[in-house]
Amino acid sequence: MTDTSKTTITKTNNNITVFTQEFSKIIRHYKRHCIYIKRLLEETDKSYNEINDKRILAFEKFSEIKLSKLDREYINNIISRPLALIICSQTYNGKARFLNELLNEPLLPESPIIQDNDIVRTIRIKHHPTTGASLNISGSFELVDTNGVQKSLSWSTIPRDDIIVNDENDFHRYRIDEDNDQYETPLLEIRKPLHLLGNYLQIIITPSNQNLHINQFYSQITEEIIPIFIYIIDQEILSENDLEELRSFRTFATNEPILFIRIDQTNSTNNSSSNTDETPGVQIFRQLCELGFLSFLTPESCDSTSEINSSLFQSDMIDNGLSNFSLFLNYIRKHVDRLTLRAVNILQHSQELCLDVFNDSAFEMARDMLITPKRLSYTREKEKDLYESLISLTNSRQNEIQRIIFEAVNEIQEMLIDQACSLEISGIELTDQLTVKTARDLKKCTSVIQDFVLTRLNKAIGEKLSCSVSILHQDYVGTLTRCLSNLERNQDDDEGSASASKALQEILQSAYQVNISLPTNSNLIKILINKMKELFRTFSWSNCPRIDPDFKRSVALNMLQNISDVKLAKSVCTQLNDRIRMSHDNFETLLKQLEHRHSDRLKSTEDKQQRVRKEFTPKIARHLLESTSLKDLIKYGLPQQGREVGRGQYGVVYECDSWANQRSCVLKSVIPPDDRHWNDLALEFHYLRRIPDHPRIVKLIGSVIDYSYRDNTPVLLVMERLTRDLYIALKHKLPFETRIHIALDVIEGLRYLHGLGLVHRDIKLKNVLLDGFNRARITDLGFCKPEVMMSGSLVGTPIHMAPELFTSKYDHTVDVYAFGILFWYICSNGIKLPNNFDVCSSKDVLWSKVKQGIRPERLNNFPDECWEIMSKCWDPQPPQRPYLGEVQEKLERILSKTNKNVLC
Ligand SMILES: Nc1ncnc2c1ncn2[C@@H]1O[C@H](COP(=O)(O)OP(=O)(O)OP(=O)(O)O)[C@@H](O)[C@H]1O
Repeated sequence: MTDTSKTTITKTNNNITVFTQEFSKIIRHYKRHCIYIKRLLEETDKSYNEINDKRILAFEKFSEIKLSKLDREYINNIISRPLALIICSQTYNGKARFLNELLNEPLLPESPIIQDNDIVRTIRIKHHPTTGASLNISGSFELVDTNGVQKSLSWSTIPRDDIIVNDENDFHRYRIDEDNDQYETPLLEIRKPLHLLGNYLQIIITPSNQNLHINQFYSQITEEIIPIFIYIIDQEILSENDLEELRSFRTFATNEPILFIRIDQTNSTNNSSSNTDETPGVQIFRQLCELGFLSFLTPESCDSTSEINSSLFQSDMIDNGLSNFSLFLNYIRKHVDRLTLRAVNILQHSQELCLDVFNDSAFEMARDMLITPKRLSYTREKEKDLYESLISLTNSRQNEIQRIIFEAVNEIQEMLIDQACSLEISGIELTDQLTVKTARDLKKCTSVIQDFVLTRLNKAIGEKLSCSVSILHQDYVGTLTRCLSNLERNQDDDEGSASASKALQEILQSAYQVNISLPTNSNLIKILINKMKELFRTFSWSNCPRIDPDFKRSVALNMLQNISDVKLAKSVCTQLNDRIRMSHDNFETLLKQLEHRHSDRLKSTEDKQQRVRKEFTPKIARHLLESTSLKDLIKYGLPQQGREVGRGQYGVVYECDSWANQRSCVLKSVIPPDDRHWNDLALEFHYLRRIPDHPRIVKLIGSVIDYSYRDNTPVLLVMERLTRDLYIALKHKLPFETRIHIALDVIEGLRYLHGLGLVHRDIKLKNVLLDGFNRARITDLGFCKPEVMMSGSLVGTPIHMAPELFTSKYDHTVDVYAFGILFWYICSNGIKLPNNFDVCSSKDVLWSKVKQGIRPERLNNFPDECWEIMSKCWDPQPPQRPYLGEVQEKLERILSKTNKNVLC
């Protein structure tokens, strides 16, 4: 049940004005929140459209962040439809009594004018400057002049005849469900000046005793409004009919909560059918728990982690509702807040997702820009190695190839000659003595035997050569192919370039698979045959030889004996060389094309990355700041500004006693002067909010944008309150041990941030805050960003800025540098500038000195270990700076040494 701790507003007393004011305030706030939501939706949509138009994200990624149809519908309904209190009850009189009490006027006739079994039509009540009434069927107005309403506009209570359905005679009945014999009767719409309702709220009184299924009624009335269901209980117990109606409500309006209001019974006759000893309120509470509307558990014990889940909209019950309207107001406030919170949650969720997608894609783009050039140069290098190895192989191994040819000839010689002896020569006419008749035939016989021998020979030589080079190329081709296919994948959807990469792979394969294709390579065979033929041109024949096995043997033998291994080897090598060279040239041309394409693509990737980082991330972060702040405003209202605590460059910090259930906070009020500052603030807020709580980082409690100012809208960041900053603490001096503890705390906080991929970029005395025990926390994450999102801008506080910050290329080690300077102050136990910096007349002089290697001087009281830490931290070379883990270990050693000394 609703808590009763709030101040009670009793409607029967003279504080009706307070009630009206409170009620109107709730509705006004709700409406204002709806207007903010509308603006936020429009702005988010505008940014999303730009992201889509400029193809900043791939289609699938964009679909992920877009609002779903259902979510959009929900938000659109919230921002465009009026609220309506839907008043239901066990009896007509229950509704009438509640409404009259709520409006503080007898608008609806009560018992005995209306009897419990009268059929009463649906009544809609709206605020309007002039009084009027009409009958209305499913949204279409139908002015009816039959009954009293139109005739006497001066009534204060609606005449009985106008709200009663004269069953048989009511010609405005429409059958809406043939099967269940259900009718829709015209709704009575009452318009009159009702300031309690204003323009954004209406009241609908549900019909009584009509054969209208609640489901049917629900879908008719909820089409144009946002409903708030109120169920008046004016009997001792819920009857079977009531239970049935509520059960069916539960099944079709699963997520709609109901506020049950128990009021005194109209007639005091005890009509309870129950025979338990429980008081009526308890019985009804039990019945509602059984129906699933209420729970024996306290609301706090229910899971309330996801506000997006509308099933968490809880029903509630108020006892004695007519005498305690403050509980009613509380419920309405909570209910409308949940409605708007859900809408803001939807937007916030989508914006957060969008920023996550941006972060991932910025990371992917950075990786692509780093790796692709490396892949290209690797490909170039490896192909060059392969090319050179193969060329040198073919040159240096001419002897080996010669030996291979020699071996191949020897190995197959005998078998080849035997096969040649039995070779059938077709298409030649021989004499009885097996001699040829013409010189042409003799030539043909010789040629057939020669071709036979050559083909076999080539095959044997090819196979041997193939084995000799395959080992070499396998290693290279595999890696190169993988590298190329990666390059090809990076070509995105650019068809032309993808096929170039494919062509490149093909060239690579064919160039270095020359040995494999050798046996079937027609060019090479032809050359070998011609070579052979040349060798055989000197061969002379005796007159008309017999084309018998001896002849065939001698032709084959002669051929084999006259083969010159040297010449053949030379020819093979030349062929291989030519082919490899040609493929290499092709490869180079295509690789150049590929490089060009990649360089164009990477340029556009870089543009995209810049836009994501500099334009769209801040834009969406700003929408997100607005939705998160709106959520906090709805939930906790505006924080109360207390005494001023301090001032920074960008805002004033005030005390704030409590806000969002947190005691002791500070309120940093920042008025961003322009879009750039707005964006910076939004980004700070975004990254800060995502950092899980850590004892070494100042906790951000929430934020609110105070829209009550027309221009110069202040953004109020609410944070936990600490005691003082390190600047003030050192001004008043601290013991050595405390200071080392503080240094360790800062290191711990920095390690935590770096572990999350974030760089703080503004470590300085004023950004280290101390609690009552002098334990430190890092604050002011205004420049804190993920490394991939940093665009190399020059940020920070001059004396703490590492020299590479001026080169636009830097990383998390700028925080190590800044810690070095901070540690100098910690060791100096004061706030006086190092002399070496103090002598600089301006920021520019200081920076130029820092670039030349000037650093703070060593003071007399610096122990060696401490000096060593700071000197290493501010090393001009970022990679030379120590890991923070090492610094931590060293500080811990210093601390334990100090403790021992103290003990001694
Ligand atoms: N959470 C806090 N608790 C207590 N005091 C705080 C807190 N945050 C800030 N302060 C005080 O308010 C002062 C101003 O803080 P703010 O963050 O606005 O500026 P800054 O860090 O000094 O300078 P800058 O504007 O350059 O970041 C701080 O120096 C500190 O003394």
